[in-house]
Amino acid sequence: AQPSASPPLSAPLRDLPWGQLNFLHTTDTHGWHAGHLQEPSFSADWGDYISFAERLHEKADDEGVDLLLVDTGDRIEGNGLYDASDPKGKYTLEIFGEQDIDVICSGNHELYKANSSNNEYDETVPNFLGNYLASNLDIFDPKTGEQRPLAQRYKKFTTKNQGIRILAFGFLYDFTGNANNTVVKKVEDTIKDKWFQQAIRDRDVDLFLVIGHIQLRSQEFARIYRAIREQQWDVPIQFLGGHTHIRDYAKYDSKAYALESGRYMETIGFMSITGLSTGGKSNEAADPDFKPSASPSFSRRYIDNNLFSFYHHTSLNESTFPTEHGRNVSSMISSARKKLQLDKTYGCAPRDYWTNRAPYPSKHSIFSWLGDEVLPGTVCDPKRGDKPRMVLTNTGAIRFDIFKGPFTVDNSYTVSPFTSGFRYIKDVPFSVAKRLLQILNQEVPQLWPASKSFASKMPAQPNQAHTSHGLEHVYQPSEQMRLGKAHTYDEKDLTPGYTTTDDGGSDGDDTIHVPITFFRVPSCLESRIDFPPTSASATHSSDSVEPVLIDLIYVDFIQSYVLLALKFLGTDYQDGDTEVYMQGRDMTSLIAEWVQGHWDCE
Ligand SMILES: Nc1ccn([C@@H]2O[C@H](COP(=O)(O)O)[C@@H](O)[C@H]2O)c(=O)n1
Ligand SMILES: [Zn+2]
Ligand SMILES: [Zn+2]
Repeated sequence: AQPSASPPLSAPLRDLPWGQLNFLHTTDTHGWHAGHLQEPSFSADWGDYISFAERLHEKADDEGVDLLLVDTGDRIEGNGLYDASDPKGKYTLEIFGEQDIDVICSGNHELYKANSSNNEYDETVPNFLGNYLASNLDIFDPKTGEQRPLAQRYKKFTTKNQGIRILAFGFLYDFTGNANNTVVKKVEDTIKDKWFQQAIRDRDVDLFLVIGHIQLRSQEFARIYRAIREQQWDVPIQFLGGHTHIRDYAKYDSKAYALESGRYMETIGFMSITGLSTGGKSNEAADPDFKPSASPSFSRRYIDNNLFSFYHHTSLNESTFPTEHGRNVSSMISSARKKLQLDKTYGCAPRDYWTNRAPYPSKHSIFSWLGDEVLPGTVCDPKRGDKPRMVLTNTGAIRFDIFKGPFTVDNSYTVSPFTSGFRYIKDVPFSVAKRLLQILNQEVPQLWPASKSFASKMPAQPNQAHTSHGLEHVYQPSEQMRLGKAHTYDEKDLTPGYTTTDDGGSDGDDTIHVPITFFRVPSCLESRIDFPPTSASATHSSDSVEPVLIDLIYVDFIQSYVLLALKFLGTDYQDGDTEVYMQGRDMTSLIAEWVQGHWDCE
């Protein structure tokens, strides 16, 4: 990280619970490899993570234990570092590839577009050859057109120091939104495949490692778990998952545990196991009394991604911590950011706007801002003029918060990276259109933003007032940190942050924080624009009369759901009734345009 993003916090930390076998886990990094420039808690970049992994490897080797790195996908889409380049990923593929990852798989985001799955096939898989696993994922080779596994289905290897024999798989959940150049085989079908059934019958295994872009409390992981347990009732299993963007740890049985490590480079997951058999390098030979424990112990830690945590866990400091490799990767990141002009400012936000830290609707809700200000101010296709119109968007299209202050090119992508355009159906009876939102919001989980699952883990507090969580405290490096002074633990000095409760209890986070309040948001929102006013003085859509017909506009990502809901309401609109609205525009560009026109920096 650049000096300005140096460790900001002096918070009490829980140590890493080292074991015989240890993991560092990343997931859903979504292009945030520069770290969070506006949040010191998460300000370490991918170069710092490389230094961290190298330092922990040194430590592991000194102790004679093993350390493995895992990434479970969704590495792309969500940050200017990936999305602002042409082609997308021009810099991040190489930056990401600098980390030495032992087991890696694909997420759904790598597959939405043919271009990005081809990047996986042509660059990321060869870069991590032997370590990239695609247990249920095929691709049509872009050169030959032949259907092939994206990468090998599984791998078996023996750890360097302890000689633990590991059989690893790499799955993706039953994703259906992929472009037509890839094939995702359902997990329930894949586990019936001969290769899988043979693999799980291998008796010379000390640990099954199942990584997946899959949430921990899912049917998919449950099926894989049961399939393995049907053959091997006793062999320890470690699951490492992702996709729901949360910190989570689940116990499947006394020898099978699962970890999920958050999102957006906020969290580096640490997992350890002790008491495994070591058939690959027999400890029994070295120590005739050695016995694997009847019940190995599993332990987890969620590391806040900042240098303060990294220094603590390596017992190093600003001068001794960085490795040359890590420093070089940090330089690659800052040079890419400069070339992409990610710090260019479109305007200055007058306050914070939250996805889940404020109720919707409210003054601080990013969704209220979008529906009440941005969409009415930008959604107008000259070919339809000022016809009354209704815009529908999924809230999942908005991925991150806006902080008070400069709003940059980078922020336009962190808020909404997707290139989904807008489509519309002309002249839809308003009597039908006005009922759509309620139907869409009832139960369409595919539309949920990942953060919805995140919020759903929190106690539901739909009516709770927006709690003050001392954000200035998070954003401003404390005086003590800038001066590098030691800090004594005192509850009133705790900063707001993740306070995770999982199957292991509530001691998983490395940094002890005061909790943040999260709120549920609906799946979709609507914005009504240019409705006929009731009187000349009316300025709000709530002061309008109902039009008979409207243009129904929506982000194309939700078209199938909108058509389904229209069918449910007794109409018969088909794909052919829809047309492009505002050719070439997407949410990213609308937001950038609106900010430029409305948010001055004094
Ligand atoms: N073009 C797109 C693609 C995705 N979304 C939203 O993202 C969600 C999936 O993201 P994960 O990181 O959780 O895999 C999806 O459910 C949509 O909410 C989108 O809006 N537009
Ligand atoms: Zn994700
Ligand atoms: Zn995902």
